[in-house]
Amino acid sequence: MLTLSQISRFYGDTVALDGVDFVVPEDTYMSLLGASGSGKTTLLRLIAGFEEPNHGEISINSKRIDGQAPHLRDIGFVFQNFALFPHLSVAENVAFGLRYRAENPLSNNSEILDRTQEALKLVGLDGFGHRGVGAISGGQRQRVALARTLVCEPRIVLLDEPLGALDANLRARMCDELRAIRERLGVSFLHVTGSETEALTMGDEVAVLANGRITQSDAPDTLFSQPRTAEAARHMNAWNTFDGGLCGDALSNQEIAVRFDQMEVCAPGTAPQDHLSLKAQYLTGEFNGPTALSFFRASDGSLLQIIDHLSQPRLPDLIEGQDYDLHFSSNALRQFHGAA
Ligand SMILES: Nc1ncnc2c1ncn2[C@@H]1O[C@H](COP(=O)(O)OP(=O)(O)OP(=O)(O)O)[C@@H](O)[C@H]1O
Repeated sequence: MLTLSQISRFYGDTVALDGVDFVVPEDTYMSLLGASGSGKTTLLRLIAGFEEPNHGEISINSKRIDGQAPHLRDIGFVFQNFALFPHLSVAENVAFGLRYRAENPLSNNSEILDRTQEALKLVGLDGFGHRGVGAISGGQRQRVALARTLVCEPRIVLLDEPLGALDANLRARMCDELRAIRERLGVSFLHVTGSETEALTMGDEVAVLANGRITQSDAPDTLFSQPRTAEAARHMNAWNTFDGGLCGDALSNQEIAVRFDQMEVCAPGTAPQDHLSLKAQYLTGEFNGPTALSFFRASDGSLLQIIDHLSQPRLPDLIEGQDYDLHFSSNALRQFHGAA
């Protein structure tokens, strides 16, 4: 189990991480979701030992690892751009770590060959060892990078936006493969991404990094349907977050959230009595095939969305620039402390 306690990292006046508390349990696929610049890469670099925190402790199974040199931490790192050696073959790239690691390097060629073959087999690249890394596809390069990390049998594998360099089809396939490989190995993976879909698809658990802290860490379905903070709700890209005062005084000074699919629209003054409602101007619609999105602007400038699944169309024809009432049941509401 990897534990981070009160980790902070500053760069001059920039606070990249501000008291991060975070646990990656054993044998878990953990997603770390955060916007660009939220400190995801910094967090991985601190865990790997490429940088040290200004404050806080990092430990594995209760043993401190902060302050230890990276090669003594037993942590694998898969870089976003894969960082393969272009002049070496696939097998030589994978074997490199075994041959040249600082602790316990291997020199027995047949053992190196066996372990390299085993790692290539694990990632589905049996028979590709002799190829140059320039003569394989992007997805295969990704797998070489993974094999090169796994061959050294790390205690935990850190993956920095591992699917970012792949096209959409390949990304979907690699998602399945990464999960399957991790399950076979029983090692924890910490997968950093800016995509909520990727984080929710991949993770047994998903942690959200916002404002330099972990704002929530939960199972994907819990995080998606019960965000505990407005930041977590915003990261799901399925919730409208806005000032409760827009719905009347009872909710003023509270930030509230309502899911896109749990809000409805009607002509002004016709919202059901038992629903909460607010006024908003219709901006535009977006048709995405199975779903249609409608965008509104509330009186304080907040942008709100309603999603309509075309199997059950329920939206009336809306006129751009016209005011409507948006309404929802109080059961659909999540309330957070503090003003929006
Ligand atoms: N070496 C550095 N010197 C100064 N500021 C830095 C340094 N590294 C990171 N930062 C700052 O720290 C913050 C977090 O950066 P980081 O790269 O960890 O974010 P990220 O979430 O990985 O972003 P992205 O998804 O865009 O890669 C940013 O504001 C960044 O500008």
